This record gives sequence, structure tokens and C-alpha cells, in this order.
Amino acid sequence: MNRDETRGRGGRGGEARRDARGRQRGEARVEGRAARTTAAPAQRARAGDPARGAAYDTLRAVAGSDAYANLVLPPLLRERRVVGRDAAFATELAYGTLRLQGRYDAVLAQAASRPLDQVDPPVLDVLRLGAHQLLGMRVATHAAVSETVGLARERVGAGAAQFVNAVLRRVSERSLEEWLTRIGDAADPQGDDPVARLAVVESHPAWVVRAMRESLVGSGRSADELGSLLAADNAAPRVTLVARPGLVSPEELAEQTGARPAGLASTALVMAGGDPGDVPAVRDGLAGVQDEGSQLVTLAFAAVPVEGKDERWLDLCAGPGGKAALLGALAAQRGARLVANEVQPHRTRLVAQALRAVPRAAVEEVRTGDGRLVGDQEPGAYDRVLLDAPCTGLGALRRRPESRWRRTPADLATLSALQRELLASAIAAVRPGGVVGYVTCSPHLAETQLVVLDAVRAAARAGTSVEVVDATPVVAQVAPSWEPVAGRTDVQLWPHVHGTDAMHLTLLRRA
Ligand SMILES: C[S@@+](CC[C@H](N)C(=O)[O-])C[C@H]1O[C@@H](n2cnc3c(N)ncnc32)[C@H](O)[C@@H]1O
Repeated sequence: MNRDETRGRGGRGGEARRDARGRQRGEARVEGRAARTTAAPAQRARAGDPARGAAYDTLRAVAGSDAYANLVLPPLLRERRVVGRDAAFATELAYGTLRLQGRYDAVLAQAASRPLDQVDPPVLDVLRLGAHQLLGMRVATHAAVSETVGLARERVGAGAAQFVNAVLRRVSERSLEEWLTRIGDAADPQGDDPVARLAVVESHPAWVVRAMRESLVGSGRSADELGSLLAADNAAPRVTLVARPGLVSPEELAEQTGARPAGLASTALVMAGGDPGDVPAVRDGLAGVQDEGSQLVTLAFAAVPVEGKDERWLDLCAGPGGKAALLGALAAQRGARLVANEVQPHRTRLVAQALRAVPRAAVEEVRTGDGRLVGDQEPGAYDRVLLDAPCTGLGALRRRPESRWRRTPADLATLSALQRELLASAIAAVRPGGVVGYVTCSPHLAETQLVVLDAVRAAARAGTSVEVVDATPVVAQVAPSWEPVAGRTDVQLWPHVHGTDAMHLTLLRRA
């Protein structure tokens, strides 16, 4: 991303188009803001670079109202008519700044003349945006500093602008590599605390770094991969489409979009660019946007053999419906029927929407209900039960830029208790000989292996025998290029290895 470098070289806009305050007058006309002179004064005051302004407003909403960046930014961009390259710039600026906030705060703490806890939060957000332009995006230094100082002046005031100018100039005096060494050394002065070093350098809370190390080792990989894993969390995920079997073929979808095969799951295609919402097959529900890891675990769940009939499938926690739509398409091909259950009514509606293109005969019911009760209400009623459990989402940190700073170890206790109850219910809802797929988008051992272990033991205590099925041949069947990890029967995907979210899959069969 080098929007401002391009301008500097005489592209659309450029320094010649900036006025004395660094504002881009020509750019404003290009993007139609000149037509907004009837806007309220508060809106007119926000006349700077709309992309940077939208990124700033997103950071403020995330900090001030606990908002989710990926729900705030896209409507802001639409409302302000920020499109194309400028929208991509705003997105990378907002999401990248949020992901790398820990790294930039460590840099800013060294570059600022006062401790960061004495810097007003709006000013700190402006500084973080400036740091990301200087160290994380290829924005030319003069543009990064002058535009960010302009943003500070417009949104916070002249005093703040001076402070921002001074701090960003100090940030710009060193390269990213130099800063990483400095902040790493400050966090780990004796060189004996790799977790503290990685936490600032790769911008994750220390407890997450420790948990990721344990998850890597616990799933049969090397702790040496930790740095690569954390770095992968800091990169924007590719946009992956699912071609729902029987509704649209991967080839047809590739033709519509120019997308190319993602590499693991046969249904998965990576978009080269553009808005997936513009793709006809996506609009019609024949295809969808779905991480390749989510596709892979769903395909494997559907592929594992069950003993006897294979007619009735349950998706216990279905909202918003990505896996349900893939399962529904597969069920239609195999003459099975899907029940999709979700506890939150508004998410149930999203499931129904996701399933709109699946043949009616394959969808028995889309309903709102507490999955914890299903085992008691419908004992042994299903041949397959998918439990895609509510979890911390620590495997999808790339996708949810602010979530690593929001999650706490206390969430684990609450969520893993819920996961245990839901898994007990899933086991009770499947008939003897049927299978349960336990899935999380977290690799945390407390949400994956420990939940499964406890659920199998609890089922045995209750007189229900459950065996762990080796998932590796099933995953190898649906994704021939996937490589199993020696000694493991569950499957843990990783962003730094597979380019997917860190999805976990355990397959269980009720004896
Ligand atoms: C990880 S998401 C499922 C994602 C979904 N399978 C997909 O692919 O789109 C977990 C879902 O579980 C739902 N949930 C949480 N507690 C539940 C409960 N007690 N019963 C049923 N669903 C629940 C959440 O509202 C959330 O929609």
C-alpha cells in the first residue's frame, strides 16, 4: 500500500494538490466532497483526508464504544463515499493499526516526551495511525507526518497537532527493524524473556503469546514456530470464497471472479481483488465468503463415515450460517436433511439467509434454541452433529483486529464451561454409531483438547461411550495437500502454515 507515495510521484493528487495545511483540495473534489457544502458545520470541520478520517473514527469507536472495527468501518466508507484505492488504504490503516497497537504503543512510549497514560486517548489514536503509516505501510514520511498532523489539528486541536508532529518526527528517524530491536530490548533487557519480547514486537498480549506457544506444542508442532504464527496474525487475511457443492462449481465461480484455487479445500477460491458482494453467485447464495479452514473442517465432518443411516444432520450453533450453508449443500447432494440451531434470534435469521439457495428438501428446520438443551430434548435423534462452539476466536485474530486487546483469560473460563455443556448435549443428541464434529476457531488447549477430554470422560461417567475418531485420513481425503502431524488424531490448522484461521477439529463417534 503506497497511496501517498504514488501521489508524491505525480499520480492522482500529489503534493501539488495539498494546501498549506497539507489538505488535499483536488482529492476532495475528486471524491465529491465539494458537493457536500450544505453539510452541517460539524461535518464540514471533518474536511481532511476522508480515508484517514474514517480510520480515525473507527479507532475512536472501537476504544470509546466497544465497537467492532469490521462492523464500523465499511458503513463509514460507504456513507462518506470513500471507494477504491482510498477505501483499501483506510481499511489497511484502521485494521493494521489496531492489530499492531501493542507494537506501536511500545514505539510511541520511547518516542514521546511523556508516558502514554498521560496522553489523551484521541491523541494516542492519531499517533498510532501515524506510526502505522510510517512503520507498517509504505507511505512516504512527509505525507504520513503532515497528513496525520492535519488530522490531529482537525479532530483534536492545535496543541495536539504540535505534539503529534514532534512524536512522529522522532518515530520517523528510525526504521522498523531498529524500532523492533529497541522495543524488544526494552521489554526483555536480559535477553531471557522471549514471551515479553514477542509480545511487544509481534503485538499480542503476553497471555496470548504463552497460550499460543502451549497450543503449538500441544498440537505436535514446534515452539520455534511461535514468531511466525504471531506474525501471521498481523497480516490481513486473503478473501476466500466457498463454492457450495451442487450450487456452483469452483470452475464457474473462478470464471465469474477471476479467483484462483486456495490450495487445500476443493471448494475454496482466493479472490484476486474486488468486493465479494459484487459477485453474482455470492449475492444469490450459491457461494459465500468463508475462511478455507472453516470449509475444510466442515467438509471433513461431512465426509467421516457413520455406521448405518446418514439422513439427519444437526448444526448445533449455526449462526451466522457459513458452515450450515456448506453442510446444507452437501446434505442436498446426499439426500440428507439439516437442522440448523442457533441461540440468538438475529443470528438465526442470518442462518436462514445463508441457506437461501440450498434446496428446500435438504433443510428440515432453521430454529432458535439453546443448544445445551438439545441433548435432553432430542436424545439420539441425529446421525451427525456439528458443534462449532462459541469460543475466544484466538484463531481468527487476523480477521478481528481489536479482539486480541479485548479478550481476557477470564473469557476462557466462561467459554470453556459453555463448550463442555454444548459438547455434552451434542453427544447426547447423536445416535449410537453417529458422529459429532467439535470445532473451534481457537487453538487454545483449554477450548480444544481439554474440553474434548472432559466431555468424553463425563459421557463415560454418564454411561455413554464415545470414541475419538482419527480425523487425519478424513482431512487428507478432502484436502490431499494437507500434511498430518505425527501422533495426533485431531486436526489443528494454523495461519502461518496453512494460510487459514487456526481452526480445530476433533471427530467423535458414539459407540
Ligand atoms: C463460532 S459461532 C458459529 C459459527 C457458524 N457455525 C458459522 O460457520 O457461521 C458460535 C455460535 O454459537 C452461538 N451460541 C452461543 N451459545 C449458544 C447456545 N447455548 N446454543 C446455541 N448456540 C449458541 C453463538 O450465538 C454463535 O452464533
